[in-house]
Amino acid sequence: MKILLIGYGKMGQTIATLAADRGHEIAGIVDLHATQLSISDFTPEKVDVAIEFTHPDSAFANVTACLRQGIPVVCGSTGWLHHFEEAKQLTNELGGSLFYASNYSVGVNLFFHFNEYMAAKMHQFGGYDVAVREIHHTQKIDQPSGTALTTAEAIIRHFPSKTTWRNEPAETPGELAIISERAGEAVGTHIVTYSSAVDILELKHEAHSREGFAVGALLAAEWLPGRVGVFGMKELLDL
Ligand SMILES: NC(=O)C1=CN([C@@H]2O[C@H](COP(=O)(O)OP(=O)(O)OC[C@H]3O[C@@H](n4cnc5c(N)ncnc54)[C@H](OP(=O)(O)O)[C@@H]3O)[C@@H](O)[C@H]2O)C=CC1
Ligand SMILES: O=C(O)C1=N[C@H](C(=O)O)C[C@H](O)C1
Repeated sequence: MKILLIGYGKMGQTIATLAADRGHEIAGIVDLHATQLSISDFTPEKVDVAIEFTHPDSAFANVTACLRQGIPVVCGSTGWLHHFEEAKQLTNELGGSLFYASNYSVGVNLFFHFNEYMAAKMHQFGGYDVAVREIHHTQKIDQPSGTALTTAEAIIRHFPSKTTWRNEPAETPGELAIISERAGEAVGTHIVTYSSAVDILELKHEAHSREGFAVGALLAAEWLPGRVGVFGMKELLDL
């Protein structure tokens, strides 16, 4: 498969290494400083799929540029979901292919699955309060993390006594606290904690490296070409 990499930072470089191991060719790299190329230099004749990991402020423009070029795009950038409905609409208008996940790690997607089940079950039994905590490296730009937002939104859907989230300690019982910590080179840890007067139950995912995210993004890139519409890890992993 011929891959266009958009963003050649921590994720782009990890993906490039693992793509070669899986027999793929990096047919082009578009990056703010590392190369002079732009997405408009590429067409479906030159690349099969694009993988985008850049920045919250550039992701939407990069995704729309790929869609307009007719290139299926796997996007991993977080912090741009206020534009997601527009991206979906454009994908459908153009008959394009867009894959988005706030976290491509298979382990995190299992964590998402168990998070939904756990929220519903904990609410059924009652007596517990719930909070989300995420820990990332100090270069991370967006806060809360995309993964924490996906987690919180699912808790709000399945644990009806929480109706909204707050990126600070909760001030009212209806608020779900998302606590964000930035520490050194921490790759990404997410913890959901249920506390009652008598005990604590926790669901935790801790990434040891970026390899899990990169493998998931490559699985998505291998799966997407030939499919029309907007997809995510639930469809890919059949969760
Ligand atoms: N969904 C998932 O599984 C994961 C998502 N992420 C998300 O992916 C994004 C990137 O993460 P990461 O690789 O760690 O970040 P880095 O900062 O290490 O890399 C981002 C790269 O994108 C480049 N860039 C910035 N703007 C543009 C642009 N407009 N066009 C092309 N390239 C651009 C940067 O260039 P320069 O450095 O010169 O500014 C840099 O090389 C973040 O939003 C992060 O939250 C990260 C890990 C997993
Ligand atoms: O910026 C990162 O590094 C990460 N970002 C994603 C997020 O915001 O959830 C995924 C992962 O946690 C690493």
